[in-house]
Amino acid sequence: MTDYLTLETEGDHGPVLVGRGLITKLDEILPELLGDKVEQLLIVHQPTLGAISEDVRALLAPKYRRVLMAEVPDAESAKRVQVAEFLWQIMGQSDFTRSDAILAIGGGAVTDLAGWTAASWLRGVKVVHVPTTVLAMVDASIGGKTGVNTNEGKNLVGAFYPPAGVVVDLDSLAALPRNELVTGFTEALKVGFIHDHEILDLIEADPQKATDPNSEEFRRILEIAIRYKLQVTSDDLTEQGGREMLNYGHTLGHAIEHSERYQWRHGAAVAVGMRFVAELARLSGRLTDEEADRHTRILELLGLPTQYPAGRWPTLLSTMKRDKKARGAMLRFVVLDAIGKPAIMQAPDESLLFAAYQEIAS
Ligand SMILES: NC(=O)c1ccc[n+]([C@@H]2O[C@H](COP(=O)([O-])OP(=O)(O)OC[C@H]3O[C@@H](n4cnc5c(N)ncnc54)[C@H](O)[C@@H]3O)[C@@H](O)[C@H]2O)c1
Ligand SMILES: O=C(O)C(=O)C[C@@H](O)[C@H](O)[C@H](O)COP(=O)(O)O
Ligand SMILES: [Zn+2]
Repeated sequence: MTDYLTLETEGDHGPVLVGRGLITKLDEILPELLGDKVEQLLIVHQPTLGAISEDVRALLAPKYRRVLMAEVPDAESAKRVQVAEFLWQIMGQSDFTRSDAILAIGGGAVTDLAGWTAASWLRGVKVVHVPTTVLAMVDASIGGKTGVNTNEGKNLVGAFYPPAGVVVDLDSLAALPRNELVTGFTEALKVGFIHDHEILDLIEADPQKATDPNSEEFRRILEIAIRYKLQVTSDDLTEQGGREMLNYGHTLGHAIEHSERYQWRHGAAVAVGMRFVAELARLSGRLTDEEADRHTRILELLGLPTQYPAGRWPTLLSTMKRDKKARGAMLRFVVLDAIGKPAIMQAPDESLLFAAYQEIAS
């Protein structure tokens, strides 16, 4: 078998395998993750992953009674209840039972959709994720947050539903467009800010190497981020405490995505969101100027956005009120007390929020 790293955890979450060439070994890996009871498999994939998914289907066909394929719309347009309904229909018409399973191949939009479809079908069938974007590898495929958007906002419907396993094949990044790679990298950068400055140091030392999927630095960053996500979500699957810290930059980030009708990449919106909370922390005396400026500097080094139009504030503020961390009318933000020390800021004054927004407004 190809050389790979297996990260195990306690609880319902399956192992995370990280390596190269793993997709071509799914006929050996999948039965180990799913057990030998599975008869039917539904492969859910994005249009861009059509050829890879067809190869996977051919590889797995001798192992299962039936391997079904479902291509879903690209990117965020997959995260709609109507697309889950399309998958429910395929499963219903195939007599898909609790001994059958879903295999998701693609970015975070697909793992979120397929994860929720698995959680909801018959109240739960097994799911294995094969993430093919940096974002999905370090974040979306791990930890069991699944869901879809509604007209009112991002990820408003979903479930906590850990996968039976995650197969991270670094070879699958070969054709990922640079913009997807860099914007998805934001979630690894987030881990640098909230948990381990080694990620920040590696980016500052050489941003090109840090974001090159063939470099040692990239692999090291991926491993730190994956281990951290697995640890935090195993300790607090349902976000009663520590897991909230993974939402660093997301309160404003999600509002920007919504305001842009999902034409902005998730990672790009979170990049602006992280700069916003860094300014919030600086203005409230939690972060030093140097620590807040480090956010802007690193985001710029990576070519990520750091600004958003001034006139959008009223809309963003009202959308943020539907953030899952809000309690009643009280907004809550993940901020830093120092690099690696995240905390919750409860009900900040609207004038403070506006002042922080002024710092990032274009
Ligand atoms: N559940 C979680 O914990 C969690 C965490 C972070 C983000 N998310 C969600 O993930 C979504 C964003 O995920 P994403 O950034 O992976 O975007 P995505 O799934 O929309 O994929 C981005 C684009 O890359 C293409 N693509 C995917 N893999 C490719 C490959 N190997 N080669 C070439 N093209 C490829 C896709 O077709 C798509 O056009 C958002 O909806 C976000 O809310 C969820
Ligand atoms: O896993 C988590 O918990 C996260 O918050 C990770 C985020 O990067 C991710 O974007 C998540 O989907 C956000 O979830 P939401 O609960 O804020 O909708
Ligand atoms: Zn995110």
